[in-house]
Amino acid sequence: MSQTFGTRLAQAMAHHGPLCLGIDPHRHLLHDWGLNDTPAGLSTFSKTVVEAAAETTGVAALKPQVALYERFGSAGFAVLEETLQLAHQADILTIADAKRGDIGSTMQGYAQAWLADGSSLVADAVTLSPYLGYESLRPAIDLALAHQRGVFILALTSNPEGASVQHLGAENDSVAKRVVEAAARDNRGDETLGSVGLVVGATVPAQAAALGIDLAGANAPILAPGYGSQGAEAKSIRDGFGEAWPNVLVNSSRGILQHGPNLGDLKLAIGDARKDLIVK
Ligand SMILES: O=c1ccn([C@@H]2O[C@H](COP(=O)(O)O)[C@@H](O)[C@H]2O)c(=O)[nH]1
Repeated sequence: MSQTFGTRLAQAMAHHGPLCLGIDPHRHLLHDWGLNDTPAGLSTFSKTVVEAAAETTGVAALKPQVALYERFGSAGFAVLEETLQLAHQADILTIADAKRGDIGSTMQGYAQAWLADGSSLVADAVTLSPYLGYESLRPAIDLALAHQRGVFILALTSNPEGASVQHLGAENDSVAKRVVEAAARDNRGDETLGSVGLVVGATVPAQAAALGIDLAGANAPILAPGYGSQGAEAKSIRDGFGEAWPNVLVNSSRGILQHGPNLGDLKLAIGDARKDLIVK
């Protein structure tokens, strides 16, 4: 890969729009699709989602939810490896939603798993949790940047419980603000979109403004889950992110996946979400 993750993501978003399709093989979705809640069911489900994304314009990135593969142990990880490879072959960017975070010395292991060339689990980017300290993530950030890959660091998550940690701090100096400022430092100097991304829930962009956080100034791709099933609507997402909106990659998982298993219906749902997000 000759271009940075941020550049590749910006190009994908320019072509496809701001939608990230989450691959979340929940037990209830497998059941609704007429599949067994087994690694074989997981594999059919994941292949269908990648196929739908590959056959339509509208998916800038795919985000497999690692937890929902991990529940099957090594057999689930094998399906995840296969899914990531299929997405790479279809030339679709992947974000492994693993939310990893550890002390620096062991963080290296997670970095190798998700971001090193040759790893069977390698993705274009991985989600990271900074609650052991932003700098504890340095091995993953450095490896991602060295290999033209990216990271998305949790700043303001979409769930209501996140505020109890992320909003803490003195006025105008919250935990979330420190995370965003640290990512901004890592993206400084990038001529296009940076590769150190942030996770800010589509349900909570107004909180960023209330906490005095300059999301646009971070030059970070912003992964925004919460559209659809968690209740965030397109207009409120666009308005809420304001100047940062061009950098926002909006995730929808269940909201689109509930339209399966028919490939045509999934593609229509992707097209509808894309239009909803980009039409003002
Ligand atoms: O703050 C966050 C961070 C990650 N997620 C993940 O995104 C998807 C959302 O799925 P929906 O079905 O569209 O609600 C899921 O994998 C979450 O773990 C998030 O929701 N919020």
